[in-house]
Amino acid sequence: MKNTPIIALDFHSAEKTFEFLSAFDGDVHVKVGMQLYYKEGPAIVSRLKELGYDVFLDLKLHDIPNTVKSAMEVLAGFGVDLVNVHAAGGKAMMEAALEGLDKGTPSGHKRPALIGVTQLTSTDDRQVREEQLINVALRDSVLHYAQLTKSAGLDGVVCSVHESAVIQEACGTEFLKVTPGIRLSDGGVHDQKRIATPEEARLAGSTHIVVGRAITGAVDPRAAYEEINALWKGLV
Ligand SMILES: O=C(O)c1cc(=O)[nH]c(=O)n1[C@@H]1O[C@H](COP(=O)(O)O)[C@@H](O)[C@H]1O
Repeated sequence: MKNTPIIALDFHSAEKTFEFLSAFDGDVHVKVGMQLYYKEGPAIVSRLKELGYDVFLDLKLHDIPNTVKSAMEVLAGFGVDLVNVHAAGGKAMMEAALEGLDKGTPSGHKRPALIGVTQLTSTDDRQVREEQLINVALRDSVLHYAQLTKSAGLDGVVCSVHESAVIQEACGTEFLKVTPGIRLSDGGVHDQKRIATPEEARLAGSTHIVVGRAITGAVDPRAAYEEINALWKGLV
């Protein structure tokens, strides 16, 4: 799996998506989230794979173990590179997700990597305390979910850049730290709470960055991508 920035294709149609991608060669890593998947279904995923894109299918499954296992068995057949579940679904659910993926991956193919979402990057300390009634700091809650995810045998987590270093220390460099909430220093925050720049992500030990609006909302998305990629790789 490439470690170039993962572009979040948060568009409402295949038409908009391919219009956007026409400015790029096929050598980028893309994310299909709920909006695009619910609109276009598995066909959009197959099309992107046929065109050679690395695909993160971000559906954040969270249900009883049996349901998640069956759903993952289906998703494994799509040939995507990366899928996710909510770590809050628990260890048994994450183990079931992995079992489903193993079962559904066609023989001779590589199983998609599986990561657990810890605390969404739109969450802050107050929400953890007052809405989730979790009596530890957000950072400790994220670390706890990362360790739970690792103990279930998953390949890594989704977290913010602010937790990448502590997760690297606890779970190792191989454990994926996929970090959304990426903004350029002069960019808008939108609905995100735990944001960071591409350089901060690199220095903190993130293994991947996920970038949506800083690229898709830019006047020149290709130039924004190149700038973010260069900052992420430490080339500027
Ligand atoms: O799993 C994700 O990709 C995800 C997890 C998370 O904690 N925060 C988060 O923003 N995301 C996704 O990452 C993308 C971020 O988009 P921007 O805020 O526009 O860069 C969106 O597609 C979100 O669905």
